[in-house]
Amino acid sequence: MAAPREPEVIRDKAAMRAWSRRRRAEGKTVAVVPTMGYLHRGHLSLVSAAAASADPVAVVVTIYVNPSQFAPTEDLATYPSDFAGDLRKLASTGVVDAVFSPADLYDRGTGRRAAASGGAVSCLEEEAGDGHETWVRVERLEKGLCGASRPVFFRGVATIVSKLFNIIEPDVAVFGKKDYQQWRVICRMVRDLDFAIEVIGSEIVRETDGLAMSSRNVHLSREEREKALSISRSLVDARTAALNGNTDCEQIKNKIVQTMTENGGQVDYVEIVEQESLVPVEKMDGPVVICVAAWFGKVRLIDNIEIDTRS
Ligand SMILES: Nc1ncnc2c1ncn2[C@@H]1O[C@H](COP(=O)(O)OP(=O)(O)OP(=O)(O)O)[C@@H](O)[C@H]1O
Ligand SMILES: CC(C)(CO)[C@@H](O)C(=O)[O-]
Ligand code: BAL
Repeated sequence: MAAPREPEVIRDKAAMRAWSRRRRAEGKTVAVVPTMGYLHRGHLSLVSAAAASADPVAVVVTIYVNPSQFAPTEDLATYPSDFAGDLRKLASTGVVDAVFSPADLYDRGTGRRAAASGGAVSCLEEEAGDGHETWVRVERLEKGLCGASRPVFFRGVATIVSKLFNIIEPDVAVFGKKDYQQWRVICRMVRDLDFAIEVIGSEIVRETDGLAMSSRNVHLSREEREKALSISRSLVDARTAALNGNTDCEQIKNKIVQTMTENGGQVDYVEIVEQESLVPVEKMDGPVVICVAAWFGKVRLIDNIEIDTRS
């Protein structure tokens, strides 16, 4: 493991761009890990993937809770944060060169709507855009799964990730497969908009009992956390069943819904889709991924498992 090293903290986008360009001029590959902070080992695994992506490499972690991906009814106000703790964790890896954590990346405008909201908008609505009105949409991929219940989510993600890419100008960007649809949306955006960036999808990091690590887990009570283990357990059982020949998606989905519901979860969706296109399938006869989202208490958790019955 590398010796601990304090990353440089950058708040300003012009300074970030200049920093990145200097690293490129030195012959380094710039690798970025976009996050919303409150870091855990899942995030640190993305940092390791970024550090391993090239040599020499300059690793940038972004910490920014992007308001435009939260609908007004969602949890922007209670999203956890611990900037000092995040810096300590990143320093302990010894491989992070810079942390980009701007106060705000949106121009809130000066018009009537901006004044009425005091600039404290959770979701920057299209019609409120006297300061910001350009959005990136990945039109088909953004619609199903999480897109169905989080209507502004992928528009916000694709837009902020584009902004981060334009500011940092990275060669490599690392995303977690825990947010499977997000990773696919970004891959598609990079392809369609000709960003010269290699996107790495990094495997899900789990607690020893199987729960996928997530910043929002901190809001689970002990009891809710115990019940939420039904998510990863039902996914593992589904994979075992599929590898043993039960490839009927309807049956498998029903079983997962039943298991989570019996454990007090309120299921948002359970879908079995092709890994790249995210198109739903009826039989698991190629590379698929089972994606789930469910509420345990006030916390909406997502998880998934990749399955290829041919391998
Ligand atoms: N358990 C995990 N394993 C691998 N990657 C992860 C894991 N959790 C988060 N990531 C990745 O870290 C990046 C930043 O995610 P984010 O900061 O939203 O953390 P999070 O834990 O997913 O938070 P949330 O509770 O909002 O889902 C994303 O690319 C996400 O997929
Ligand atoms: C990619 C991201 C940093 C964009 O705000 C966020 O959606 C996340 O943390 O997964
Ligand atoms: N991990 C994706 C960020 C979000 O849920 O808002």
